[in-house]
Amino acid sequence: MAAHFPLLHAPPSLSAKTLHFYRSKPTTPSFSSYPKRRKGLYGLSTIICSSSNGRDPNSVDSGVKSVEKLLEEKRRTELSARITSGEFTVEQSGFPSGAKKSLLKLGVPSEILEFLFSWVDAHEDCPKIPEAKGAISSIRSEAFFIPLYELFLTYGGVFRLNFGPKSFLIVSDPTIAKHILRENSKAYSKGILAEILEFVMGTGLIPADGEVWRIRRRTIVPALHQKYVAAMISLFGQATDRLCKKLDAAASDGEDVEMESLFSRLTLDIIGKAVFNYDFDSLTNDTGIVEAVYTVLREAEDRSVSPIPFWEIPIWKDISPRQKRVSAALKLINDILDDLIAICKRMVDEEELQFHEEYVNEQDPSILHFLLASGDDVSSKQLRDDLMTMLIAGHETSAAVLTWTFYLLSKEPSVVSKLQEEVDSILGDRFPTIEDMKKLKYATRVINESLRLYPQPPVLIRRSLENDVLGGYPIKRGEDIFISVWNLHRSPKLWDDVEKFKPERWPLDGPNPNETNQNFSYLPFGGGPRKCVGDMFASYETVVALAMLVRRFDFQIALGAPPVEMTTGATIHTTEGLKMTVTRRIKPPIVPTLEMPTLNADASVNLSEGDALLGQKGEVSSAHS
Ligand code: HEM
Repeated sequence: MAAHFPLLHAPPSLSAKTLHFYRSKPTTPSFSSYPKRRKGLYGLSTIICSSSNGRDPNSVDSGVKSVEKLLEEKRRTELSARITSGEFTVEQSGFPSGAKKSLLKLGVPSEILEFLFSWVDAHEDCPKIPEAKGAISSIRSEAFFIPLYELFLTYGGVFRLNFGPKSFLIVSDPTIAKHILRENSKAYSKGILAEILEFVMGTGLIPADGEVWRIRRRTIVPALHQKYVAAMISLFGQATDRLCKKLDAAASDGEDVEMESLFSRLTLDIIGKAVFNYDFDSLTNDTGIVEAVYTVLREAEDRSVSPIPFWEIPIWKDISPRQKRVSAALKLINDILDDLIAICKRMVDEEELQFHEEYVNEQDPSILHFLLASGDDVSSKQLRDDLMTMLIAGHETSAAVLTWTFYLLSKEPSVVSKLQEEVDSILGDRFPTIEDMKKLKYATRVINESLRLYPQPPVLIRRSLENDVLGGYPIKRGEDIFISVWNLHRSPKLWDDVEKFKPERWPLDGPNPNETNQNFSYLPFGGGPRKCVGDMFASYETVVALAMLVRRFDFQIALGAPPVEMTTGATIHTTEGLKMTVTRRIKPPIVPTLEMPTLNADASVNLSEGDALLGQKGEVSSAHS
């Protein structure tokens, strides 16, 4: 999902028209199985965890690792050889490329051909973008961004991928990504992504384009001001504490836990409170509303990868039981949002508080409250679209980041030791505060590095609104483009030891890595005017959860757990969950009962340092211009 959603950030309908032959049609998993996935539409890529439970990393683990490495290398070599042989290369019609292919087939080394034909190519009227074709039958079982990576290694930073009548430009070059996302961003829209997400997000900030996007962005960004984000730290702490209590019970009972599903519930509880002051309490209950949210989320994901846009068939939604369930779920959520908007309007009417730039209502510090208090003159439908967008954008992404962080940590005990040492010395047994965010430097680097290896979403989607030139190649209006963040973050040209989980690659005393200081080689939150509005929120949220969890528990992959494999949904999911054994490190701390929401943000705290640590807001202000 190239979106928060594959969509969000999700690869759009790599549908029948596009990548449909990668996989068969999906089925919607039942809520009870959420978030366990079928081996996804785009298939899966196997990252097998050690089943040694990580208990003896030096023996079994290292043996498994080297076997995995050998298999992976063998697979890579075979695939690269096939790609290089031209199996995936589209025949160019002109003489030079035809002759080049024939000579290649006769065994003339490609280096010699490149040299001989560089002169001819230079005199062709306009350069032709490298092309690959989509009959990638033998690698159809992979998560879709994996074959894109192999093709990138052969075809370079920009190439065209053809699927029958449909084609996509795949961009994996930082300069071209910067051009599309920042320098010429006005010439690109969200394209397929907007079409797929329309049913759930309407004209919310993620799918919106043009004037609607400009106005809504200008209204929403101020709501995530520094005092608001600081106030959220206590919410993150309280929600994580609820998760700790669950884990504590599991540790006492000796039960293994499925962490992906728990992280999904943790971040749902947080985002509901943070965006519209609603307590889903999904860590404790499976209420109808929680089920409705997951029904809608799964539908959005499935649409993004469905071979046929069945939802466009006019009577389909009236006769398909699944579509009826989706409509009912949407209605339930919309009704609740309408009620919350009405309640909040009454609160705002009654309150005396003067609205100002860093306005936060102590009883209800939500984004909704800020928007209504600011006098945002907008229809309830638009407001609902925006709230729904932020709910989805801020839920799955953070859950996926935590899931893959804990997976990575399970393979690197030395990183865990360093992390626990830092957390023990800085936090002790108390809840994190805004000041701690600046001090938890190694924890922040762990999240930075996890986002490099597992960017959420792995692909950003755009469509060109006018003719342009990308990497020297002219492209036409209406091109669908995938910017592969996965490829950028794993490019051997840009990174040493690309596959190694190494938080140390980011110096502790250096700036927090972002798209600007890494010159678009690193795009954890996108870049340009459409950069994530929740970057600082999400960074603090994941650091708080990580710190509190590793402070209290040790986590290991459960004995006999299914291998941890990737599939693409809205973000990168596991196919069968992340089953872990949790062991208590210390007794649960005695903490005072805190009223929710609690606003203990200290306005005197200067966030500018934290801002430098956690992300650059330059993009946000540029979006206002
Ligand atoms: C770790 C968690 C998160 C990650 C990795 C993430 C990542 C991203 C990325 C990569 C984009 C750019 C998409 C594009 O250019 O197509 C984006 C956009 C966006 N994100 Fe996030 N995000 C996260 C959390 C959040 C949260 C917590 C919120 C809300 C509170 C949020 C709200 C949004 C919105 C509204 C946009 C669209 C902005 C626009 O188009 O103007 N995100 N996010």
